[in-house]
Amino acid sequence: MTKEIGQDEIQVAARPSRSRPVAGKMVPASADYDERITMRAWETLLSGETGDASHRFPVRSLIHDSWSRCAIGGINAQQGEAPINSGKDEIEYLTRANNDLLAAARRSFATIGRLLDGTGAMLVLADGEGMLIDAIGDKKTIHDGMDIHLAIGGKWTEDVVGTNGIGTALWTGEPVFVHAAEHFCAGIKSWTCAGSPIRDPYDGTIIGVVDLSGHPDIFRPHNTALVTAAAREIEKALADHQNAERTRLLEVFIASAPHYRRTDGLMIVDRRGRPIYCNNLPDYAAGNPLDDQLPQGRGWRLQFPEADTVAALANALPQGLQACNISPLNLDGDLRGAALVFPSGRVARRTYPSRPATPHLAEAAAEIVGDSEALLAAIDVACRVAQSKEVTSVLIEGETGVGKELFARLVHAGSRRAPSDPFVALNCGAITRELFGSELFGHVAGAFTGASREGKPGVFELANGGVLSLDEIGEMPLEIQPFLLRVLEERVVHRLGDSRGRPVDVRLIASTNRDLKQEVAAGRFRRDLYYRIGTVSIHVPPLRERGDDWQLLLEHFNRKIAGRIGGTLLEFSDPALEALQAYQWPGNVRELRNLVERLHVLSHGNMVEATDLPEEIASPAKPEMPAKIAESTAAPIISFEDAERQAVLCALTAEGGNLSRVAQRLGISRPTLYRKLDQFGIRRGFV
Ligand SMILES: Nc1ncnc2c1ncn2[C@@H]1O[C@H](COP(=O)(O)OP(=O)(O)OP(=O)(O)O)[C@@H](O)[C@H]1O
Repeated sequence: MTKEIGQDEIQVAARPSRSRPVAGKMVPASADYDERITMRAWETLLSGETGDASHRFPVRSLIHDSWSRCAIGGINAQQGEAPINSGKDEIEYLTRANNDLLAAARRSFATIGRLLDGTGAMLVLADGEGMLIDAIGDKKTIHDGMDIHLAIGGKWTEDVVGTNGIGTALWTGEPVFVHAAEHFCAGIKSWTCAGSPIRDPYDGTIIGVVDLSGHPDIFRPHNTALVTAAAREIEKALADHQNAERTRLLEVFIASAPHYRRTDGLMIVDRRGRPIYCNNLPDYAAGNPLDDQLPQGRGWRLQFPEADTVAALANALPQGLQACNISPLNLDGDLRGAALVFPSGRVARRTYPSRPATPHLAEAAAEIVGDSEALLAAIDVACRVAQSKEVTSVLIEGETGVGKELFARLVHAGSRRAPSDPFVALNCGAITRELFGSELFGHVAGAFTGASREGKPGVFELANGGVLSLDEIGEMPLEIQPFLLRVLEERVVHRLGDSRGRPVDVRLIASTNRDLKQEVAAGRFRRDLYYRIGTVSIHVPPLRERGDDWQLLLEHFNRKIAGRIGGTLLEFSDPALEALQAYQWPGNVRELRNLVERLHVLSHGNMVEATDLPEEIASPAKPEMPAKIAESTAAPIISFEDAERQAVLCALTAEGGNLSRVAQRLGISRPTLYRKLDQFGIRRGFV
């Protein structure tokens, strides 16, 4: 397409000052080219007296169009050379960034380069930005090329140095030659060049140009064919390299994929985040918000993070794909790709009643596995609470091991105003009565025997501007509760022994596995405090109310633990699955996780039979038969409390007093264990 060029759109150029004398006699190059006519057309263009440019420029339309672009773009026609940045850092950067292209061109350049010595021609390689990254050929020509910065680090796009073999090939996407006076800038008119674009075999985008340059007398009509052949050879080498890399990445994945099943979806992406292998990707229903996250065509890319840790990679996953497992793939010690596994089943398909608005919130919500209605409703409330500025305290209720801590983290994730906002957690079940006040509110020097000499801030002060999580709030001694209420009401904290109040701006997340209403009724928890912290509450349902969530969790822990210990995935026989389904899970998710952990460590093969399961799961007591059991066994009937006490003592003996393992074995948290020890009068010294 031609465009009329106005006077004000061009820079007036005098005769080139730095140009070499253009070869007097034209090489019989092209019937369209005449040296004098071309120069006159160029001068006319620069003078602005073009009239109807398309008729009065006796130059090829390719050249005419390019000159028009140059004039409109304000390229200085007197320019004598291309810009260059040949600093060490820049060259290092270019070499690293174009590693694959340089490697693919190596063979062609070595072969052709050698043959060019003494011919007056040089072969150059430019990247997709027009930056020269390699040059080879006739020594004198390479030396002369430096005058115009036709050297590594030189930038040869049309928009900086006008019409030329590299820049114009990049612009048009076609093989081109630009001969002598056809160059736009005066300083380059003593050169001839033929350039051909190199396309990425992956998606056809132009990633470079191979160009043959020299003084005008090297012009031959077939120069363009030569560079085009070289470009094709480079593309072929690139394709071979990409295929080999794809195979190697797949091999690395297969060798390190214990948590992958044939029915899972799999996507392997290369170092640029481009999918190079996709299989069995989930076929999400139309309208599912995940639809737009999956590669529809070749344009989809994963934004690779700078760091190559699994956590950084997981963070790079777009919202909605958080539930897939991502792992880095290294070749020769370098991060060269990643594998995204979409677990078969429903884990990845979760939809929320209200979608988490921020990536932090979505990430924290994705940590909570399960898609039962009861669980999703709880997540929904948590997301709303997290995003509401009005709610200053929230109570998370639920039995032991249901995942209250994950919900606390979810609320915190949504509450964050800045990344540096503090999150301070205190487990009320793990603090002695005497230290409670000091832990919560801090103290001044000498406030009590054993107080630190400098004084100490409490958790309220430490959490100022952020979130304070008080776990097991039901364990808080009655006498401390009015002070907590006062801080929440007045938003001012007094350190023990200090009359000075310190303002605090804290969001409180309290959690409990007790029924606080009952605790209030029993006089163990203050009613006014309950109403203060329990206005907004999140009820985390126990596993028995979550339908098939146990299956998703079983799968989730199976993969997670297999990945962590480098083992293979466990398979479960039908009778084993039936037993797991029938079981009531008193310790909830924690108990389920501990079971999977134990099976991974203790199972002989990877098939879990019902007989591999603990006795209470494999053959649970049938509720309708207690009388018969009582008859058939001589065991005396004992109270629940005694049974619990016995269970704790047995576990202590079995685990040699290791409290973490005892808590795990009993399916309760450590604070709950401490409480039980206190309740049953078992001295901690016992352990
Ligand atoms: N929905 C879930 N998805 C994935 N992991 C879970 C889920 N729920 C719980 N877990 C895991 O189970 C374990 C117990 O959960 P958590 O500590 O949050 O329970 P809790 O309700 O706070 O228990 P407690 O009342 O005993 O303190 C943790 O390892 C947690 O990561």
